[in-house]
Amino acid sequence: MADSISPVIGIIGGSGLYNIEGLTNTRWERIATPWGEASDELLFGELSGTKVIFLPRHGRGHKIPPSALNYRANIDALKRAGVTDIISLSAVGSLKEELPPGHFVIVDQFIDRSFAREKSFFGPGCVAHVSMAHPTCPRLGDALEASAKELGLPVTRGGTYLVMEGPQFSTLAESNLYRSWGCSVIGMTNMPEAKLAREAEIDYASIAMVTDYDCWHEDHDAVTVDAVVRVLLDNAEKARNLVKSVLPKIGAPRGLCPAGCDRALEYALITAPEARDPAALANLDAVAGRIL
Ligand SMILES: CSC[C@H]1O[C@H](OP(=O)(O)O)[C@H](O)[C@@H]1O
Ligand SMILES: Nc1ncnc2[nH]cnc12
Repeated sequence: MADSISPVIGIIGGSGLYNIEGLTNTRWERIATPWGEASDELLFGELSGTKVIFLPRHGRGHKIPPSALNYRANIDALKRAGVTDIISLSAVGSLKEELPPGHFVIVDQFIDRSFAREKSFFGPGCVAHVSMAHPTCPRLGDALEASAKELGLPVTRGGTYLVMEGPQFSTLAESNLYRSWGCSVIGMTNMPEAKLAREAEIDYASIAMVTDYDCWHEDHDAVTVDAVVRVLLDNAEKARNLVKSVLPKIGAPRGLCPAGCDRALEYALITAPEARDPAALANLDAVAGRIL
């Protein structure tokens, strides 16, 4: 693996973030993948000399619900397009008093309660187990924290994102259960996105932008889409500024990721070379081509 990496930054835009302004040399291009269709075409562009590739997670116009997203196609398409680092932007509900609507959380842990999604690029014919102990990249987290502070955004470094299946919001009993587990925020999309980014050896960071107090807070109404959208527009503007500010910090040529995010597959494959299924391997050309 080359020791000098010229970063290509993938931005995954969540609810309310269907485009990214200020890029130059832009083009929307559909990338075919062995896993089916990504949510939309990818927007290729540049910002302050850094290559950026944007994907609206739910497609332009927000057409795809969390359970129907083709997470594998999204991550494969970004990998195929050359992405080395992903900044994932998401709307979330808050599970803590001190994280009010408008607050940003640089997530560092997840609890994955989703159950109706394809969660791995690997399977019969080519089995792999990557580490998810530390699912986000501290190097990207450092840069995001510095930028958020420079911009004066209300930000918390670290927090656990509970991934629910949805599309319905949680019951009060569920919301209180997740609070008792110490979770910070709740959303429907960061898993299996983060798992697949790890399998694809792409450094991953998640900014969770609080839109509501879910349904547990006695002084706030239970979450509705209407309430989420009202806060979302303001959050989206702050998120665009954050992206503009962070790109110069993470866009310069760099060495390998100190946390090893970009080498996650090095010790993960367990299927003996002679037992590997050629059809399974063919699908892994982008994700695992480096080690196969
Ligand atoms: C519109 S509220 C529920 C919706 O918003 C979040 O999506 P994303 O993570 O893409 O911003 C949440 O996970 C739900 O999908
Ligand atoms: N309360 C909530 N639960 C799940 N996903 C959300 N996205 C935004 N708010 C949410």
